[in-house]
Amino acid sequence: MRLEVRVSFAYGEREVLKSVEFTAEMGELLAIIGPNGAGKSTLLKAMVGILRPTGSVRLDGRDLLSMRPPERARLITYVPQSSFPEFAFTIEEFVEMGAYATRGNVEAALKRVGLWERRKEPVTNLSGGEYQLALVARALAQGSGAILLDEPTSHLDINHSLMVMELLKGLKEEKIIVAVLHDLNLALRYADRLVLLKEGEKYWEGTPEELEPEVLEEVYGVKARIAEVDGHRVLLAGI
Ligand SMILES: Nc1ncnc2c1ncn2[C@@H]1O[C@H](COP(=O)(O)OP(=O)(O)OP(=O)(O)O)[C@@H](O)[C@H]1O
Repeated sequence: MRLEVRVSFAYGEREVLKSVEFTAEMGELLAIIGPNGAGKSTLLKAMVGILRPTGSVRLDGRDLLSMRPPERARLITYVPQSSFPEFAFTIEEFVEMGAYATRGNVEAALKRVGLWERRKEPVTNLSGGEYQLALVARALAQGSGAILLDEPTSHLDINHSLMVMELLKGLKEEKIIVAVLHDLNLALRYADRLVLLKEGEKYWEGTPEELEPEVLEEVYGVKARIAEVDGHRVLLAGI
C-alpha cells in the first residue's frame, strides 16, 4: 500500500502548506517533524479532508480528497492530538465509538494495546499515556489501511512514549503509519523516514541516518549535535 501526497492549503489569505509532496509506504513509519507553526497538524488535517486542500492524496492510486467523507473514512483514520474525554464512557464503548468499528476489531484493538482486561472501566480512569493507547485502539478498530497520528506521545513520560512508539512500530507492517513527532530523538529512533517541514514547505526528507545536524540548525535555529550511542543516533540540542 502506498499513500502519495501533494497538497497546498491556505487559511484565508495565509498560505500554510506550499506544495508539500511525499510518499508513505506500508512497512515504514513516516514521521513529520518541524518547528511550532511549520504546518504539521494542518498537513494531517488536509490529508484526511478535515481541511480542504488543493492537490491530491492518493491511496494506491485512488484520490481520497475527491471521495465522500464516509468512503474516505474507511480508508484512512486520523488520531488528533490527545484531549481528555469529558464523558464517562467505558474504555470499550470509547473504542467502539468510531463509525466503522466492528465487534471483532474492537476486541483485537483492545488486546493489541493491552486494555482488554480493563475494558469495562470508565475511560476517565485512564492515565494520559493509557488514554493515548485507547486513542490508537479506536483508530485500529476502524480497520482502515492508513493511520495518521498528531503527536501521539505529547504529554507522555518516556516509558509511555516508548510504549506508543513500539506499538506503532509493530503496526507498520500492516498499515501505513504517519505520525507528527515533536520529540526528535523518538523520530530518529523509530521513524524509517522523516519529512521535515519549515514554514509550510518540505525543507528536507530522508532517513534518520541521513539527517545532518546542520539541517536541524537551519530549521530550528539552535545548535545541534548528533552523537551515536550503541548504534543509535541521539540528538543533543543547544550545546
Ligand atoms: N484555524 C486556523 N486559522 C488560521 N491560521 C491557522 C489556523 N490553524 C493554524 N493556523 C496557522 O497555520 C500555521 C501552521 O499551524 P499548524 O498547527 O499546522 O502547525 P504545527 O506545525 O502543527 O505547529 P505545532 O508544532 O505548534 O503544533 C501556523 O502559523 C498557525 O498559526
